[in-house]
This record gives sequence, structure tokens and C-alpha cells, in this order.
Amino acid sequence: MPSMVERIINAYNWWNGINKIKEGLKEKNPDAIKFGVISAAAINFTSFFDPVQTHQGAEIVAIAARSRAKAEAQVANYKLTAAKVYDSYEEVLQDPNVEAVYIPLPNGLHHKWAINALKAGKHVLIEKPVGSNAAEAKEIQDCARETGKIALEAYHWRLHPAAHRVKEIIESGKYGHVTATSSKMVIPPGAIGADDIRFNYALGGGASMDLCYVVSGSLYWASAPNDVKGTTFEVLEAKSRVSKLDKRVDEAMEATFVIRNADSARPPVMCTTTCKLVLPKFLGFIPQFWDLTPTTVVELEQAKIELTAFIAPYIGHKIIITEKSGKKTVETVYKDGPVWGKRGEPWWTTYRYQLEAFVDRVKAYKNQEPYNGPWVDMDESVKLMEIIDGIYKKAGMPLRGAE
Ligand SMILES: NC(=O)C1=CN([C@@H]2O[C@H](COP(=O)(O)OP(=O)(O)OC[C@H]3O[C@@H](n4cnc5c(N)ncnc54)[C@H](OP(=O)(O)O)[C@@H]3O)[C@@H](O)[C@H]2O)C=CC1
Ligand SMILES: O=C1OC[C@@H](O)[C@H](O)[C@H]1O
Repeated sequence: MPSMVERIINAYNWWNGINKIKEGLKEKNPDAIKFGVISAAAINFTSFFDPVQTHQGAEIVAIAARSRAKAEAQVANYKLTAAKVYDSYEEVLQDPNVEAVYIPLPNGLHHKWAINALKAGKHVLIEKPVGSNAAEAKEIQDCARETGKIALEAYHWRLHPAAHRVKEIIESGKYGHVTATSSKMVIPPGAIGADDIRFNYALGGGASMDLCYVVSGSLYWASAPNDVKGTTFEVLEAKSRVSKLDKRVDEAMEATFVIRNADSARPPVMCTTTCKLVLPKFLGFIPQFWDLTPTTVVELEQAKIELTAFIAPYIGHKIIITEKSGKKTVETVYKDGPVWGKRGEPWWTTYRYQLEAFVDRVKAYKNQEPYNGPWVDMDESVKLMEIIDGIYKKAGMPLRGAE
């Protein structure tokens, strides 16, 4: 059965006439980047197959799942006509035709398979969060450097023009410095089952891991462009609500941390994050059932900027600027923008922008050209995992991958 996210994408494609557009884009370019996919994950269609179907520079040539039948079912269901089915992930990595590997495994397996893929000479697009903890993230970064291959953590929202536009407004200086941020993400009741990987400690489960976008939102707004590495942070408070079945797994987490930039002209930024995989019940009801829109808010000296639906801005978002004077401006951005220039289509999802960036970067690599387009650097991925580790430590919980 399709997941809730897949059903949303299906409805989105139907509404925007994208299935017709896909027909016209079926033919791949001769130099299309050839991808392998390891696992028949539920997210595959939304995050990868769907964008590949509208990108003539990307092609899926291999897939494996722990059971061959599961991989074959995805090939048939999503018409992956060019994909060879293998019996193991390792065989995908050993296929000389595969240039890059998409890794949608449980979080606790990202590190192992990213390193295996890089060592097999493949570029990697790794689902978020990039590893179980910061040490694993750093090892992936080091391995990508050593092998000379490209590694991208799939923080798709960071590659959408709406996020870039908010960052542009912040950095314009018009409203002064950033002083605080708050980001929130809540999973709708019933969207995930009790046996989901998200509740499995050994597989890197936990709300802070799965809903790591809230930390990504904080760091992107708070840090000086091109100097994420230079930022330091201190977690001031972290309150978890843990699973009754495994106290190492956070069902929800509220955290406050301060981010400081190397550039001392920028004041410290107070960040608060809320993430909930499970909403608490009261007398059998969920009182917060309406509180589901993911939002991120940036407080500046002279204004507040809110980006609604920040992890899925393609579905419909608002950039709301409320100045201290009370003046309110609202804008939306679905294509182009300050980082992409003239690029994109109003219907491109965050995953489609992500694929565009990844393919562009691999192409530049193959042509031995520099790549200056939109990206999420591994320095940012490592810093994000350091903050997530810090949140777990402050909450008195073990780091993922530690036990
Ligand atoms: N970018 C985004 O918007 C989203 C990203 N994600 C990320 O994608 C990843 C996968 O999430 P999702 O698709 O929901 O998860 P699924 O459980 O559907 O997929 C995980 C896959 O991992 C494979 N796997 C390998 N070893 C194990 C194991 N020991 N236990 C369980 N599964 C195993 C399974 O593969 P096999 O098919 O080989 O049996 C399974 O299909 C996560 O990292 C998650 O954070 C998830 C949703 C949205
Ligand atoms: O985008 C997302 O929404 C739901 C989450 O459970 C998932 O892992 C995440 O990436």
C-alpha cells in the first residue's frame, strides 16, 4: 500500500498534470547519470523515482532489496524499465554501469553502506540523517574526500528556492541580525506503525533523528554563509518523551541551543526545536491533532520571517515577513531564486531540485569542472549530527550507534 507521503505526491502529480509531462521526458540523455538503489524503501518513489522520471539526465539502472521479489515489485510498480534487479546491495555497488547510489536505508545503516559505496567508486546520495551520530558523519565525509567521490545528505528542503529566498532576505541585512529561530515538525497520527524503523534504536531511530529537519532549519538560518564549520553550539535544554517500549528512543524532543558564528559581529542565535513522532493522547484523544504544519521561524532584530510548510514548500508555502512596525509582507517562490538563477519549474518538488543539484555536480565532476550550484556541504551534515548528538546528551539519552 502506498505510504501517506506517496499518496500526497500522487495527488500532487495528478493535480499538476505531471504524469503527462513525464511521458514527454521519458527519453534519457546519452550522458544520463546511472543510479543504483539499495533497498525497496517506502520513500523510494517520492524521493527518487518520481524526480528521476522528470529528469532526462538521470536513470535508474540497478536496484536490490533483501528479498528479490520486493525489488522486482518496485521495478514493475514504478516502471523502472532500465533497472537490473540484483539479489544483494553489494552487487549493486559492484555493477560497473552504476555511477551513483541512492541510499534510503534505516538511519543506522547509512554509514556502513555509504562507506561501502564510496569505496566501490560510486557517488552517494544518502538519506537523512546521514549517519547514527557525528563520528559516523565525519567518517563519511573523510571517505568521500579520500575516494574523491561526491556525497550528499538528502536535505531536500535546503535545495528548494523558497529556502534560498528566506536565506537571501536574512543575509540582505535589511532586518538586522538573526537573534533566534524556532522550528517544528510533527508526524500526523497513524502515519507510521509501531514496528517502524523510526522506533528502532539499533537502526538509528528516534524523533530527533527522523525529524532532523528542525535542526537543519536552525543551523541554516543561524550560520554565516560558507562558514557552517566555523559555528559552535551549546545545548541549553533538551526534554524528551521516550517510548514505553524502549527508553532509548525519543517519541518527541524539545530542545534549546545557542549557535555562535566565528564572525563575532553576528550575535549568538537562540534556537528552539520541537519534533514529535507520536502525539500524546489524553483520555484516548489526541488534543494536538491540528498542530501539524511544519514551520520554521527566524527572529531578526527588525522583523520575524516565517516559512510555512518548510520541508515541503512545493505543496504550498508562505514566506511571511512581519516587521517590528507591524507591516506584513507575504511571498512565495517555486522556481529560480537567488541560488538557482533561472532554473526549475513551478511544479518541481524539493526532491526534484535535490536531484537536479546532484546530477549537475556529478556531471561537473565528470567534466572536471568546478561546481558552484546549490548544495548542502558535508561540513553542514557533520555539524547537524554534532547538534543532534548534543541534544541526546543533554536529554540524558545514549547516542545512536553507541550501544
Ligand atoms: N527525504 C525524505 O523526505 C524522507 C526520508 N526518509 C529517510 O529514508 C530512509 C528510509 O525510510 P523509509 O523509506 O520510510 O523506511 P523503510 O522501512 O520503508 O525502508 C527502509 C529499507 O531499508 C531496508 N533495510 C535493510 N536492512 C534493514 C533492517 N535491518 N531493518 C529494516 N529495514 C532494513 C529495507 O530494505 P529491503 O527493501 O532491502 O528489505 C527497507 O525497504 C530513512 O533514513 C528515512 O529517514 C524517509 C521518509 C522521507
Ligand atoms: O519528510 C519526512 O517526513 C516524515 C518522516 O517520518 C520522514 O522520515 C521525513 O524524512
